[in-house]
Amino acid sequence: MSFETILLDKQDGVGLITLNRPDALNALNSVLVSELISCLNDLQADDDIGAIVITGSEKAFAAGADIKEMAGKTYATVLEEDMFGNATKAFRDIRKPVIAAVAGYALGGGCELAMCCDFIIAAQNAKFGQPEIKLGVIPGIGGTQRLTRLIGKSKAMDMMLTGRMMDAVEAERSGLVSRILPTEDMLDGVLDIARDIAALSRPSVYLAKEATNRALETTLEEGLLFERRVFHSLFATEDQKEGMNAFVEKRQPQFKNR
Ligand SMILES: CC(C)=CC(=O)SCCNC(=O)CCNC(=O)[C@H](O)C(C)(C)COP(=O)(O)OP(=O)(O)OC[C@H]1O[C@@H](n2cnc3c(N)ncnc32)[C@H](O)[C@@H]1OP(=O)(O)O
Repeated sequence: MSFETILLDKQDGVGLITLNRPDALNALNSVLVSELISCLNDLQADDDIGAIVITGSEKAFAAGADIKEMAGKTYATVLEEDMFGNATKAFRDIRKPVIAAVAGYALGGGCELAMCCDFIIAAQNAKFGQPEIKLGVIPGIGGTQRLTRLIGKSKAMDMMLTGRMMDAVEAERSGLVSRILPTEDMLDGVLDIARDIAALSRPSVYLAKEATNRALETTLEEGLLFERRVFHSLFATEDQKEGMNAFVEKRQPQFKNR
């Protein structure tokens, strides 16, 4: 597959999606969004892939939705096309883990895209923000909901209402990103992490993701029951036997994803 705005690479069980609109700081136009969705669907369907990484350039993960493309649109057109509804649905359907590897600007839709991923690893030079308020709009790819859940209401309101940027250190302290890596080594570091995840037992990886996401969507009692039942169900897999026997026998497990 070849794309206009994205580079797709598959190696060692990892699908690497690189946003590639250097002249527009990877602004998310409709072509890029639709190519991104195609890549995600392709990687989900590919049995050789166990984890997905989304990245941009050293200057910008993505500087937001494409303002030039949006500027002339009317209420009727964005409602009719359900602008960004397709991206939200695509991420909801991805069962494989997706890691955002963020260097440079992750603003507006760029920050929202990173938050659609399962976790975010930031380069030291990363800058996050939701500046939509300065354009007379608000976030539209989940920013008000996901940022608030990740960093709490007070800081999320600060970001939404001022449109200011936060650096990588503040983002890690706030819980938006899981770790910070040196800018020049960030992508290699994330790919190492993704390769390790891709080598794990796929049923347990899928179910760990599902159970962790439940924590944001249900009551504690329901979530605990869901987790316990899923945990029990994994004892029906060959990989549970392999994983535990390998530990006892002091060797590396060979998972078969069943
Ligand atoms: C509404 C929803 C749902 C979501 C949104 O995301 S709205 C957009 C939110 N993002 C922003 O408001 C950020 C806009 N960009 C900037 O403020 C700056 O570009 C910057 C601070 C990220 C970087 O500034 P810098 O001076 O280093 O670079 P520029 O010369 O400004 O940019 C280079 C090149 O990229 C084009 N660009 C940047 N961001 C966007 C964007 N979001 N949409 C379209 N194009 C963008 C910029 O115009 C310039 O291209 P030209 O020189 O050809 O104009």
